[in-house]
Amino acid sequence: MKIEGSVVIVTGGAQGIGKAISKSLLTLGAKVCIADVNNVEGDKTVKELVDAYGNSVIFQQCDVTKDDDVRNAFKATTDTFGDVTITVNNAGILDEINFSRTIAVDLEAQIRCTMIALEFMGRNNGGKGGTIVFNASAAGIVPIGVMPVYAAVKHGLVGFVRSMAISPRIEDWGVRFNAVCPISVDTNLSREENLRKVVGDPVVLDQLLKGMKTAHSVILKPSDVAESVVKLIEDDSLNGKSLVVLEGKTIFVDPPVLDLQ
Ligand SMILES: NC(=O)c1ccc[n+]([C@@H]2O[C@H](COP(=O)([O-])OP(=O)(O)OC[C@H]3O[C@@H](n4cnc5c(N)ncnc54)[C@H](O)[C@@H]3O)[C@@H](O)[C@H]2O)c1
Ligand SMILES: CCCCC/C=C\C=C\[C@H](O)C/C=C\C/C=C\CCCC(=O)O
Repeated sequence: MKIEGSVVIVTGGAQGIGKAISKSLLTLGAKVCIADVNNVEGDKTVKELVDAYGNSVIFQQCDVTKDDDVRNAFKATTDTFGDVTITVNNAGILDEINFSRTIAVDLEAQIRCTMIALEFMGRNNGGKGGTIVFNASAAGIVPIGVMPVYAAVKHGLVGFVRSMAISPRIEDWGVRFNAVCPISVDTNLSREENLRKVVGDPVVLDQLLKGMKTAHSVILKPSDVAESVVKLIEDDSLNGKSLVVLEGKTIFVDPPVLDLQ
């Protein structure tokens, strides 16, 4: 679909990868609502983006674990810019200690945002249809021994995307679902200071920090992920796909489909 003139919500867009996605979409002519729980970073980012892109961007404080917040973000976006046609489910955390929170933010909330997005975007509900992109992770495709909870929720997210894409309601909604699955990206989430707080087991933490210093440990830029999100939005033939983002290349990974349905 064409990005120019589209109306987008980016969850977790105040910083990191979500901010880079918001910038790319604004550059391509979209109207963007950044929905993030962090109003300090959110206000700062929106000021910066308004300076560059004018009134095509708003900030809505939104905790994606709360139904009312998410619904209010969709309502504010629709009231300001018109029908939402693109949702980027990006907000996420990495916390192996408070694993319930990781499940709540990275999996349950992305499902919540999707269901509410369909209330606004679904053609069956008077919306215009469109597309929903999920920021999963390479940890949604391969096992990662140093962050099993994070890997579990990201695998769950990839399963959700693949399943929504073959829902019997897909034609009624007129919405496509795809996931971007990057390896490590240079953001607060992957910095040593954060990892020391969210990985409890010292042996695991030691291996994780050593692993990140090895020659083959690659750290992408947030803009590398934004490029792949743009590809998933623009190509209308893509539905239910997982696009792994590696250094200098991207690969669609389709786990095997067993004939069980
Ligand atoms: N950094 C990486 O290495 C990496 C790699 C692959 C995928 N990802 C995924 O990318 C996404 C973005 O992460 P990032 O690396 O940019 O991290 P980040 O910490 O820089 O940004 C995450 C953003 O999400 C927001 N957020 C957190 N909890 C929220 C909530 N409950 N409601 C609303 N907003 C909330 C934060 O305020 C922050 O602005 C996550 O889903 C993450 O799992 C990250
Ligand atoms: C090796 C772990 C690096 C950890 C960096 C911190 C947080 C990263 C979060 C990302 O979502 C991580 C995604 C995937 C991990 C990166 C590469 C895994 C490659 C595994 C493989 O080669 O099989």
